[in-house]
Amino acid sequence: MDLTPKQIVAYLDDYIIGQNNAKKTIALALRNRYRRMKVEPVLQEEIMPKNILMIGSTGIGKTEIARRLAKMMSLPFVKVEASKYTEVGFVGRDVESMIRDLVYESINIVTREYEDKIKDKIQDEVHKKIIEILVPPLPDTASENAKESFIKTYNVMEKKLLDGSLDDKKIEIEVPKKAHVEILDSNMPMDMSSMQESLNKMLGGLNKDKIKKEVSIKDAKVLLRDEASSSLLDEEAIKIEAVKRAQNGGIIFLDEIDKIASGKTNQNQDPSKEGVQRDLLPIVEGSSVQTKFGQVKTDHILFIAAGAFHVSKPSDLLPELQGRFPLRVELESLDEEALYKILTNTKNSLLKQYKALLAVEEVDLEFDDSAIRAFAKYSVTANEMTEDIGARRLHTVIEKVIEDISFEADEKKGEKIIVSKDLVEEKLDEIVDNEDTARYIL
Ligand SMILES: Nc1ncnc2c1ncn2[C@@H]1O[C@H](COP(=O)(O)OP(=O)(O)OP(=O)(O)O)[C@@H](O)[C@H]1O
Repeated sequence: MDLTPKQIVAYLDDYIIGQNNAKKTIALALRNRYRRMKVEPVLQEEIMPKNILMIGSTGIGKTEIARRLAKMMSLPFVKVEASKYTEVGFVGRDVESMIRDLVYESINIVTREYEDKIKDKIQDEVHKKIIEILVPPLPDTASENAKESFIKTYNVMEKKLLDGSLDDKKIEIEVPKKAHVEILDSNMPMDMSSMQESLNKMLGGLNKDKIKKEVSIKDAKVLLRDEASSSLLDEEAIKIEAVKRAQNGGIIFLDEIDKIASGKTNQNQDPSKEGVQRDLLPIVEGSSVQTKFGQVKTDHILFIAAGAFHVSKPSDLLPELQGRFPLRVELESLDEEALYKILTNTKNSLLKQYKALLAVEEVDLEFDDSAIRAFAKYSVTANEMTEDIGARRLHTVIEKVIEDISFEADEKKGEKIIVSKDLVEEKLDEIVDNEDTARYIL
């Protein structure tokens, strides 16, 4: 996408407050990638991306900046905690799994785009299948009259399927026999879930048995859609495009990089940390990783490393790794004004989300400006009293104030509820008076 750095920053400004240096740096890194694609191929291979190191405490927008951009530009994005590779029991320290996860992401994005391009065709195919069940097709020997009336019925049915008037009617359809095994739980790390996914796909491929199932037409549309889409999509083309996009547009966010920094002289020294850095090095420097969808070259993937660096320093990383993250940006902590702006000046802000949720119950939720300022103030206090978790604190603070309103919302249909400063104080004063309560509740 050919957005200029200024346009990228302007887009980010709608979602993220402050952090201008970080926004600029990442906008430039992405623009440079675009520029590289326009350069003649021989030179293209020579131009390496400049990876970014973001320094700043938790919850201040580091991930959010990268994730938002990736989403807006339809680029595959993966976040991994670098420290997880040092955990005891992490078999083989398989750092390459991040590349495999990136390709999975890319496959998902590209598949959705391809599906979108042929969505009308997919819908026609689904409708055709449903109509075949409702009105069995005529034999070739049918009379002209019969054929004519069949076409009429077909068109009427298609219209009804489109407007949803048949949605509640039940039909019997054939669906693949469930070849799904839960081998691992849902809390497993992403690379494990990819493993589960590929296993399921494999089993699905082996097991082509189908069973008949009675479902509503509404559900049938969804169930048949997957089948129609996989029969119409060009899987090879998707694979090729997805690998290309991961290679040239992928972003890998390496969080908690400071936790694997292990200086030769500081108390942080730990051979397993250095081992992880050594394993990361070839991936960040550029190598080929074998994935289910083919070889992926990592040379042009953009790596964004992030960490608070409270204990260690970037200079505690292996020199080769430091050299691979030449763009350094420090992000500022969020003060009261920044937190207030996060609530009032961002698209899809938390307050808008709460308002929308309660609107479902037909409750009109309003926040006084002084109440919003109070949310920001109490968040800063709680961050100072306990642990600074940045903007994440807003969630717990607001949740505590809204809790009761939210619980009773179904009894308040049609009412307007105004959250005032008094209410915020009433709910929070007692909690912040006591450090222990604050630690557990906020
Ligand atoms: N500057 C900001 N502007 C708007 N929202 C923010 C900002 N900083 C944080 N947030 C909100 O807080 C949440 C957490 O922020 P984010 O995921 O970026 O943390 P982080 O800095 O990457 O920390 P960590 O490394 O611990 O994940 C985001 O989902 C976002 O909603």
